[in-house]
Amino acid sequence: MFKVLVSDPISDLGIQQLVEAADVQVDKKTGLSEAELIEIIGDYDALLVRSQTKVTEGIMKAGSRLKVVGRAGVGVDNIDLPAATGRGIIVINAPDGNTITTCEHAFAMMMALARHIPQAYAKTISGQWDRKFLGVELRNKKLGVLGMGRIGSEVAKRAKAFGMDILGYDPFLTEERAEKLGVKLSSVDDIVKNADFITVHTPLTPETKHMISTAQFAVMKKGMRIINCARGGVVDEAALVAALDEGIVAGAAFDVFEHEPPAPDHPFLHNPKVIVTPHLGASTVEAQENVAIDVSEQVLHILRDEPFKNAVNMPPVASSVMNKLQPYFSLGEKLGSFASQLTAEPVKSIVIEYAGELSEVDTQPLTRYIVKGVLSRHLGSEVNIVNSLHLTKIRDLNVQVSSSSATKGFTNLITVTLVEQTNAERSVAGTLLYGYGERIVQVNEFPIDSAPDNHQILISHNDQPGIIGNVGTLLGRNEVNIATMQVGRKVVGGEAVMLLSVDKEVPKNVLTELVGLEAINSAQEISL
Ligand SMILES: NC(=O)c1ccc[n+]([C@@H]2O[C@H](COP(=O)([O-])OP(=O)(O)OC[C@H]3O[C@@H](n4cnc5c(N)ncnc54)[C@H](O)[C@@H]3O)[C@@H](O)[C@H]2O)c1
Ligand SMILES: O=C(O)CC[C@@H](O)C(=O)O
Repeated sequence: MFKVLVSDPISDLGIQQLVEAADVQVDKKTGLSEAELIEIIGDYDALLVRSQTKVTEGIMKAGSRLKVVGRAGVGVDNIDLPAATGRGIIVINAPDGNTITTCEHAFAMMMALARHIPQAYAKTISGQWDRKFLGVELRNKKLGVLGMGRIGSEVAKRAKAFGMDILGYDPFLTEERAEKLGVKLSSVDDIVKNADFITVHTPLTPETKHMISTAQFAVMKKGMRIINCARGGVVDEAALVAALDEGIVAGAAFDVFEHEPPAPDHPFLHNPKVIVTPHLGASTVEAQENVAIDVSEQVLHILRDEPFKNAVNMPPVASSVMNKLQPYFSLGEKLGSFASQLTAEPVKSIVIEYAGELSEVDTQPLTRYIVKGVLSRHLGSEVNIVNSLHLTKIRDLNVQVSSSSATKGFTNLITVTLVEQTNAERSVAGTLLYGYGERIVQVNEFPIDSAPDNHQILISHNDQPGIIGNVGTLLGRNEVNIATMQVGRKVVGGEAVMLLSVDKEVPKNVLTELVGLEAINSAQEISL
């Protein structure tokens, strides 16, 4: 008998198939503390959660029988994924079931914000007939949508029906797709400066954390309004409070908070211009049924050792293929991530070329790692090697894979090229050198030889004497220790690149100072 623990409020109808399964026993115990969960989890084969239960390493460590954690929803930021992977626990989610519901919540928040509905309701039921609440129409207003994935795209569709002009930004939004959705493809800057309403629909990643902060509020249209039904922290809460006080922002509607639940003295809870809901974006009967049905179905498959989908951390790779390709997985993912950090515009194609011994094996699993590396920078922890190719399809992102005999002298060579919507190409190539490990051997058209590293600086410069010394002196002065330094050029005196590995994260001001040096054209941190 398999034992399943449901530790958050999950739709009864949704988990009916689990309850009715003859080989499964379901226990519902909600509101438990971490310590209480640790005490009982050892009895269970599966754990079903929404967003309240924080599935920590401690819980998984105590879950000696735990085979699967099912998340009835999209975000898996309440589950320690590395810990689950390390313990061989499969994590699955239900990415599609609450899209419409959350989109409708964001829309409800936008309308409530535009017409002061919560404030007017509170006054009216307190016995005051106060008709001073003057709203604004949505018609002809500019709506900026940051994050045009599942939910953002649905919000855009509905906003069109309200006569709004939609400005959309997403690192994977191409001109073609934007046109299909009736959205004006814009930059974050355009949106921040021109939108009357901004709604965010991105995951919380290092890149999206505080993507709307003091600098962005400073240039916004006076009287704009902002909505966050995605994740707390995408909008900097402290900066928003200041922008509300300064009259830049006329109103904000938030379903999510940097810390949930927010403390009783959280400024949002005491500001008449802010309306809030307690993370209710996915809370409809329909969505809760959908996500619970999806996740229950997959949990049953996993418990019964049947094929399953929506795994967030589990590779479907046969062991014979795995043995051959495994040494390349980490290199492939790093090359994908490196290439994505070279791009400046939305990407329309990922072109992967395998040469040498790699051209003789089925490289599909490796392709998944490379694509994961490309997507993870913007899609965060939701991307895994099971869903990476699927995620490119739903974004009309073309993936081309080819084999080649052009090894450039290496036993194996992987080249990853990202084609931007302007047709500009950014590429990086790497090889696995037996005895020496992973090497980056080409960046764009420049040959180079460097081990991929967590903190690297890529500098584009003119090939002339003194550059290396100037860079070394500047980094030294800023206490950035150089571990390795490689330069590559095509012709003497022409354009060149320098790739340095350094011991710590490079402060932004140091990158700015580097660009100020003579003959340096650009400098960026590459973090792998
Ligand atoms: N409030 C709720 O209850 C609730 C319910 C469901 C989903 N969510 C959250 O909503 C968010 C969106 O969900 P989804 O299903 O649409 O996800 P999705 O993966 O389909 O879309 C997210 C999009 O954000 C884009 N993105 C990443 N970094 C970006 C950046 N720097 N700038 C602009 N765009 C960027 C990605 O490319 C992607 O297309 C997630 O954070 C999810 O957890 C909240
Ligand atoms: O479970 C919930 O209610 C929240 C769901 C939502 O945040 C998600 O990411 O799917």
